[in-house]
Amino acid sequence: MTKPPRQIRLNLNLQTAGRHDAAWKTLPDAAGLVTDVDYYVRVARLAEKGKLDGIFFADSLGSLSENSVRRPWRGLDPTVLLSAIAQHTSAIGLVSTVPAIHGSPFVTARQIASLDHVSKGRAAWNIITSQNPPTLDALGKTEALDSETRYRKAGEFVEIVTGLWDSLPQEAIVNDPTRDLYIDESQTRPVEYEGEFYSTNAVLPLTGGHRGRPVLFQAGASARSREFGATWADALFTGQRTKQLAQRFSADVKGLAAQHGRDPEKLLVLPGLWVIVGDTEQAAHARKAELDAQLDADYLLEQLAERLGIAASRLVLDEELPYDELSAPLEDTLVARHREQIIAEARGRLTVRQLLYNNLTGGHRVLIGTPEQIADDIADWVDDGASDGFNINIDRQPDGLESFIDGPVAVLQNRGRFRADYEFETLRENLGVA
Ligand SMILES: Cc1cc2nc3c(=O)[nH]c(=O)nc-3n(C[C@H](O)[C@H](O)[C@H](O)COP(=O)(O)O)c2cc1C
Repeated sequence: MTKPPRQIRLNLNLQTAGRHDAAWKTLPDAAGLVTDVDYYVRVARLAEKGKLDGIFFADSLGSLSENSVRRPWRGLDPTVLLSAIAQHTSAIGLVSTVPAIHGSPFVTARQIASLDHVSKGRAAWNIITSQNPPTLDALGKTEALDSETRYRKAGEFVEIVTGLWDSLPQEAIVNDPTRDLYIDESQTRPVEYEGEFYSTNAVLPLTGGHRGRPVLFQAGASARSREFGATWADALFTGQRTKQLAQRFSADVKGLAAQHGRDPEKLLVLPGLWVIVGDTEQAAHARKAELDAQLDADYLLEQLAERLGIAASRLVLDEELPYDELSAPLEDTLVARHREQIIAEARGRLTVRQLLYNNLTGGHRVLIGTPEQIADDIADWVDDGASDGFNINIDRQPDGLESFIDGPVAVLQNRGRFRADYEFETLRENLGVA
């Protein structure tokens, strides 16, 4: 018997006005957008109409960044916002980004478990380990940790959070009015933890989730990050700009998961993908060109140079990248990976000018085309072991999201590659990582 084709996983990576840096400029008034809960609820309901797996909110814990002064960016605490969205949706997953090296594991355990309860099993925690200057400044920290120390610290954080989620098992809630006994403490599993960075002695005063633990996502780029993700995560959010690099990444992390005794099928790889949909290829390109025309090309050139780790003066607009100057080793793993991905995508194909409009600031692959072309590409990556699906970025919401749902999603549904309806109550079950 032949195996049915793999089901594709699709999240919406919900950004303020959308992934395109100029999207907000085309709105009548974006002044209140960052804090407009009604807008986010509207977009979330639309994503649920398309039966997407989850809504994913990236987040930056920190002071104003370059991004947030140049356009409406992040603002609302994602866990609070998702709790509001939970009340207006019934099936879609809710993925909140919270750091694992700042703050308190106890507070995070309670927050995410609370989101899981108020959403009846739809919460996920996206674990991040960033320590960029706006974060360090805001938190009054002067020094960044080296990679090894950072992941040791994050490992302690996650161990405590997951331990706390298991600390009050359902069976410990004996609920016995005749004995004035609600919780039988002998059945709890207190977390007594004395680590290098964190310590706690606690039982979480609520069960760790509506039906089992919330889902764990993780976002990182380095080899150390892959090891960490393969240990802890159910799904990895990653930037992969070519199929070949994505295949390598997937094989690597799934291999690591197997080494840890895990089922590699239960570690999902979900690269970011920015889609621009049109009825014809020409219409899709025209839509993008219209938005691109409102971008600041000088700024983008600086961004490209930064991502490549060279001076902007070394880049010539209508020529290819100076590849011979791009081979020196780089210390910063994120820049090194950006450089590797940009080179793999651009060599022999794109000039510097073309690269500028290729989602530099978001880092994710751009796919422009008709519903069929986009559906084909998505299925092709999944069939060829490059990913299990995608974290979808939309150029501008809500109209770009409508086109994605009515277009590529509908095509994939018709082909039996994407759900026609939610099958289960919890995100963990719907994602196939139960
Ligand atoms: C696809 C992707 C998404 C990320 N999303 C966020 C985010 O929303 N907020 C954040 O502060 N850091 C984010 N990060 C940063 C990572 O958590 C991490 O700090 C960074 O990749 C550096 O760690 P590494 O060198 O181990 O990869 C993201 C990284 C990747 C690769």
